[in-house]
Amino acid sequence: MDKSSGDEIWEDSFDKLLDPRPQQSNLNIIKKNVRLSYNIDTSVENSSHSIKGCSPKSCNRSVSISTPNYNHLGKDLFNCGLSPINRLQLDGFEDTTEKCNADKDAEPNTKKRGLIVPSKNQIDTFSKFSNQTNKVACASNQSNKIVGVVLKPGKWRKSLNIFRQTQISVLNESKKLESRNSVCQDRKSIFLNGLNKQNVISQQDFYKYCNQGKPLKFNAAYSQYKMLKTHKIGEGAYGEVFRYTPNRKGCKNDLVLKIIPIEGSIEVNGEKQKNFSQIWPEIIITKKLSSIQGFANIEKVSTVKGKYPQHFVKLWKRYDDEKGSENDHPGLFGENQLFVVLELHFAGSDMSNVIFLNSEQSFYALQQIILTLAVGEEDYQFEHRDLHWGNILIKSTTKKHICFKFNNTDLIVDSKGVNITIIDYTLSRITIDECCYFNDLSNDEELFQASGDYQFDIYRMMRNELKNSPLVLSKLTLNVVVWTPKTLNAVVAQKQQLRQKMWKKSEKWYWPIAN
Ligand SMILES: Nc1ncnc2c1ncn2[C@@H]1O[C@H](COP(=O)(O)OP(=O)(O)OP(=O)(O)O)[C@@H](O)[C@H]1O
Repeated sequence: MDKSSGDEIWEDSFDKLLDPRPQQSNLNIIKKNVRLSYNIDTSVENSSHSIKGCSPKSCNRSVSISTPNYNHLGKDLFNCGLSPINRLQLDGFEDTTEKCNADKDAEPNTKKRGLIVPSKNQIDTFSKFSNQTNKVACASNQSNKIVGVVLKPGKWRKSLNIFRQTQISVLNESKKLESRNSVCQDRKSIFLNGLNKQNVISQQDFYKYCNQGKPLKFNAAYSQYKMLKTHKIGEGAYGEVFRYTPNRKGCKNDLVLKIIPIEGSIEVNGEKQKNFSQIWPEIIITKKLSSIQGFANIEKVSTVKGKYPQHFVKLWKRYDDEKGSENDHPGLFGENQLFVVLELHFAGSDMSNVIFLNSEQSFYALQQIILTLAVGEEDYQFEHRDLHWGNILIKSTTKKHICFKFNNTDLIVDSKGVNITIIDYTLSRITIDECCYFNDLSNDEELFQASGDYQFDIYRMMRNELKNSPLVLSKLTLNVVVWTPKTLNAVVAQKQQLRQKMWKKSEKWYWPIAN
């Protein structure tokens, strides 16, 4: 690729996706936050800065900018243009300006993160949909313009639960009960090996996998004396996440505990608790991907039993006071409650809370995301299937390079001071030794009902394209990257800035996935 190829070599599929969507471009908030270049050099050896959202340090300005160099990646290594599915579906996708305006109007009415309080019309529509889930499926096959609940991009499941808990009950308590449609109730975990389907895993098998004979005592296994500087850092629909420094020698990394209640009869955060079989794919996927650069690094998985320890309850309350929790108070769990605890390496802040120092840094973060997915797909036919920016964590690093191994080839990418990690494999699938682990999403109506961001249209597009068949979902090797307009626009905007700066500097630089 050389200079004489002209401007069009900078065009990639991302640009083309945005061209017909001026409304979505206008929605872009990050674009405004992207710094105009004052050329912070993010080469690690020169930098004494950090990204916002990780560990704040003072920013140094430098007059130089280092040049991305892709020679070592080899441009023919991947054959990965955008999947025909995206192309096909996006061409027929219609924008709804009304939807955008509705979002804008509704936003100030809510304090809850992620939730845009819908209009009465939308609530009625949602209630109707919830009661007639089959009709929703039909409707979504005919058109992409379903308006269920209007949500902000990112973690949609919890927002939907809050919506159910608050809005519907205000309008019509009986409707709420009727429309209750728990994901766990409906979504099956499937481990598919050739023609044998085995959908159940026994408690004993699960304990064996955790190297345990029976569940450990929660309070003893995670007593506060084993953990330093513990605090709650996040929450999901299925669990609480705490960060701590292990009180043992030789442990360099801060760890996080993802604590997920299972097998109990009480609903938590508006969801039925998962059972061992339902959580199994997530555990297998996390363990298997743990050794691949860019995926969450797991230390241990264990099963514990008992009341929520008091020190965690206190930290939960502190988080609730400071940030407001959307989850139920953990005091609700009794003596017999079981929990699965994932011990993971701390991997930073999610992308929605990070402002990149400059376009170059975001570019390299995207490179890491792409390579991580490429390796996961190549090694295990991995599909994330819910890759919004809340599921990409970013941490500052002093390493100059990040190394990937794709098909026995070493790929070295400049870090520019950031290390990315892809998390949350609740909807993912993986194939290990010809056994495919995944959740059957075809029954998960809620996943396909939300609107308010392009992210939610993607779920419907994928389902339409795959004819809602769990089997096809298990066989196709597609990595669905949910690039929301905001993420997409940010990348394009940052790339354009980079392009203006970089063009004169290098004849070799190009956007690698445009091939
Ligand atoms: N390894 C990690 N390092 C740092 N933070 C993490 C890590 N894993 C999870 N988190 C934080 O905890 C939050 C919840 O984690 P996660 O998305 O895995 O939970 P979940 O219950 O599966 O979520 P969902 O509601 O999408 O199903 C994340 O958004 C992130 O902020």
